[in-house]
Amino acid sequence: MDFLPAAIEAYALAHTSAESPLLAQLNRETHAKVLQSRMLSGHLQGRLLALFSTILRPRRILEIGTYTGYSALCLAEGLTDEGLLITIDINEELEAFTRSFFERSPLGHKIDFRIANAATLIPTLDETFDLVFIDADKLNYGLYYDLVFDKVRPGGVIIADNVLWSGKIVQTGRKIDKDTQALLDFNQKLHHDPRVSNVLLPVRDGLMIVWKH
Ligand SMILES: C[S@@+](CC[C@H](N)C(=O)[O-])C[C@H]1O[C@@H](n2cnc3c(N)ncnc32)[C@H](O)[C@@H]1O
Repeated sequence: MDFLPAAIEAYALAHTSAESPLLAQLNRETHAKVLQSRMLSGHLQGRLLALFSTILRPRRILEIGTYTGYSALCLAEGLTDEGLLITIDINEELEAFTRSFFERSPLGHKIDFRIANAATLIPTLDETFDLVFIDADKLNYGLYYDLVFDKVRPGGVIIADNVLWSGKIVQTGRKIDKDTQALLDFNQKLHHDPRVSNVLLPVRDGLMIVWKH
């Protein structure tokens, strides 16, 4: 399900800062060479992630779900001079492709790319995060939230992607699949968590933004 009429989306993109040449190349090459290119955050969402990061000026960012690195490069834009973004992906098949883009970026030295299962790696991270982006397997969104919560500083922000799941979270009259149920549970859990405030933005596939009290 597309949430916006195509003409409105095109207009929004035409009036949004352009992607850097490297991000534009990554966007193009991911679509040309990599399976499931819909997973890439893309131009509009990428600029929004860059905005959040630029406002927050994070010292530490955690990203769960690197894919080809588009969102990592956008989030890294706001890091402080000593800042670091740790990004985790379980899929080693994309490692060389993704690393080649990090290496070509002036922000590459601020990106710590780990190939691992996030559920196993996160408990070993001894860091306090200013910003977390959850964008991996939907069944584990609730687990990732619980694993990172105490590692996020008060005032820190957690963003989760795909929380509208192509509109499946409001579809009635058909069986709810496991991913959709996991996202329904996740959205409920965050919305009723007294430790945070939240806003669900219907941008692209839905971004849940949570800030910790
Ligand atoms: C939607 S894509 C990430 C897109 C990327 N953040 C972007 O915006 O361009 C989801 C990624 O999560 C990864 N993933 C799935 N399960 C994972 C796990 N248990 N631990 C780490 N990464 C996982 C997948 O391999 C995939 O690359």
